[in-house]
Amino acid sequence: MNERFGSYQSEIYLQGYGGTSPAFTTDLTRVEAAAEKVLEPGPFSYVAGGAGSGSTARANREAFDRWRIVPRMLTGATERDTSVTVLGETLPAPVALAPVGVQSIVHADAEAATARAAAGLRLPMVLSTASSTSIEEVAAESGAGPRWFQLYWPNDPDVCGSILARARAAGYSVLVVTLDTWSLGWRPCDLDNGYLPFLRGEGTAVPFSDPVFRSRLDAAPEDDLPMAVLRWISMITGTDRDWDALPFLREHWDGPIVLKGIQHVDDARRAARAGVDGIVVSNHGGRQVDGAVAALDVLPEIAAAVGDRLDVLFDSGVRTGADVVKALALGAKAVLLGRPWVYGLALGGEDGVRHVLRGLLADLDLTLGLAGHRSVTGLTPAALTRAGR
Ligand SMILES: Cc1cc2nc3c(=O)[nH]c(=O)nc-3n(C[C@H](O)[C@H](O)[C@H](O)COP(=O)(O)O)c2cc1C
Ligand SMILES: O=C(O)C(=O)c1ccccc1
Repeated sequence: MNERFGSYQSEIYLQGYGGTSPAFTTDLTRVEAAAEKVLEPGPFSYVAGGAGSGSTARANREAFDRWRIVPRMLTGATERDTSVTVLGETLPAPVALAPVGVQSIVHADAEAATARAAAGLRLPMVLSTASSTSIEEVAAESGAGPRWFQLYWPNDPDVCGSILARARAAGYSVLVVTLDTWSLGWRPCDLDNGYLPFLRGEGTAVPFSDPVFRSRLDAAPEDDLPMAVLRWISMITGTDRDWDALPFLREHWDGPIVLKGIQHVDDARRAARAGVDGIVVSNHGGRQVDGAVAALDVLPEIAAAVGDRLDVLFDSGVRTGADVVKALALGAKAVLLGRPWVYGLALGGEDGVRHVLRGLLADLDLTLGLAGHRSVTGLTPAALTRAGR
């Protein structure tokens, strides 16, 4: 039984009954509105925005609404177990922090604060290649928490190898390779605000602290920022890395490898054939292809096709405990959470991230139990029905 989350739930209720409110809302569908009040328009829109008209970001949420949980009674779910073993690690809950770059644009404590909050709850933080803080500095804040590293895959093998070696040396176990962002999508919000953080040198701490990357430059980033940024962008953009290049990553990584951004069942099968350990079914929170299918809508088919060969993870649109229950029932082993804790970071630094994560975990634990389930591993599509039936 999960003592920590159970007691947090009581703590929240006690606070409520005692007349004190949390620093900001416990409704993770409303935390965006709270963050908008404290952030400048550029950073806020960068985080909140989606590609194009925003139709995929909206579709991600609508897809969750089309599934309903059918609660069962008298199942003995007074005590729940939310733990799960994923990619060889046992986690207290099926939740990880999605890789999010450039966290310094929302809070000065950035990735260090996120790492401390995640580590305190023993949830994996997936550190982005586009971090505003170097790998080693974030690792130093991660304590006993699980460390996963997300790769934007540089086409220079020596630079790639150097970054992976640093991540391994800093204790990162799982490698998450993001495939869907070999160019940023068409994002009118950011274009209209004239706000593209990495063009200002934000989110470049990993390459700029890398000796091999620095050896590729004619002048140090401190002396010629635009040129260094351009060089880095040209390394991680483009789609010349293909399925045949995956063995390179195997050679340079001794832990589990996960491909992020899978949306078609044939790509999932290809990933399974390539022998990777996991995939993240994700459309990058609707930030890449406007009009792309809602991530939840492709999850059942993909989980059915490859779920017995690799670990299927999910992100894009998760906001509540019920959403986690739905994604797990439809075949995900665990979910990644994106924007909500970024808003938490904006609103309260480390405490804000913790508030968001603990709220989600308490909500998940309660929803699971009230729906009649004693563990997250027992969830199947039978826990759900289509809305309107
Ligand atoms: C501000 C921001 C920055 C992001 N940066 C990265 C990144 O560096 N690497 C990556 O793989 N995904 C990145 N993502 C995508 C997330 O990992 C995740 O797929 C997405 O946010 C999930 O959707 P959600 O926000 O609806 O939960 C970013 C998302 C946001 C909102
Ligand atoms: O904005 C994003 O979605 C993203 O993935 C990213 C890519 C490069 C730098 C910062 C964020």
